[in-house]
Amino acid sequence: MITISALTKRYGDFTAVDDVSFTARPGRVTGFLGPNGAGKSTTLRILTGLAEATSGTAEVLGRRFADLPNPGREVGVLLDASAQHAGRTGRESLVLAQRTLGLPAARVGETLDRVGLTPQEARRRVGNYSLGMRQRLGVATALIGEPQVLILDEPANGLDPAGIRWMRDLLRDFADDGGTVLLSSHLLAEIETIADDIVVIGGGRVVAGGPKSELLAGVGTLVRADDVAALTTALEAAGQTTSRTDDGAVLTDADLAGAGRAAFSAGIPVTELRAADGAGLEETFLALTAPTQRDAGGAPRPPVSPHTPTTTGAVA
Ligand SMILES: Nc1ncnc2c1ncn2[C@@H]1O[C@H](COP(=O)(O)OP(=O)(O)OP(=O)(O)O)[C@@H](O)[C@H]1O
Repeated sequence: MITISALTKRYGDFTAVDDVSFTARPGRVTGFLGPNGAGKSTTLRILTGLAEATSGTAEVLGRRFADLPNPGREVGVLLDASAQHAGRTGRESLVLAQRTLGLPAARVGETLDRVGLTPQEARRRVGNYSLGMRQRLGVATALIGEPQVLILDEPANGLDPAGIRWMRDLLRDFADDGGTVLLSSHLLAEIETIADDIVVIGGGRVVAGGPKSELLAGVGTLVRADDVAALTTALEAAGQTTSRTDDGAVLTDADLAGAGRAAFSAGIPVTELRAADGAGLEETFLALTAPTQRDAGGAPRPPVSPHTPTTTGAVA
């Protein structure tokens, strides 16, 4: 269990993390999602004892990280895969972790297997690793102590699609065994693939949070028609809020029946009608975090179904 309560971090006049609260629970993979500079890394650094909070608390297994009796055995952490010692081989890096934590020597080979690094790759220097291989080694270092909690900053960075699937399966198995996983990403697609619960952060504040299934269900309906302008007019005349996807479909905050009825009443032939799912979530994510997006590509569209920012930010 990870519990963040009213966490605030100021650097001078600048507030990097602003009253952030959420919970990551055992048995669940919690995605911490936000654009560059949103405050994810700062939150994770405080959670893992690398930075001091200005106010509020961040606890793992009911304690501040610094107060954990044996943090390496309780919490696996991967904050920066590129920070690993370039001159050591992958195996040497793991052996170091194994000895530091007082683990049996056999754990090194088992863990390398678990993250899909071959013995040959493990004999190569980390400086010659691809980013994806460093991520695997970083995950191995996090896992070797068989912790109950994993905290990973952008772990899918540099992984190819097969690597992302591997990561998803590994984290799924870890959570299914009762573990708690908190992973950050600025990429919605990664979080959407891997997480059960999602906490969205923008400008240092939690702007949405909850089970992924609820966030996906709450994003309305996607409707497509040849006459997009007429369709938009019909949906809006029925009191619906709409926005346009990049490929010309219309997103509405209405449910399937409401959207279908409005189009039918206006005599507009619909070529596609379905739950908005990822397309809607993408729009919502961009809109919720718009003030902090560096490259918004023009004014972001409003969310089709804004999620009420949670006052506690708790993942229900
Ligand atoms: N030591 C520091 N001094 C001043 N400002 C800082 C410091 N560390 C972080 N910040 C600022 O705090 C904000 C949040 O940064 P943070 O690294 O937590 O964002 P992030 O969500 O992890 O972004 P990214 O996805 O780019 O890693 C940024 O505006 C950053 O410039």
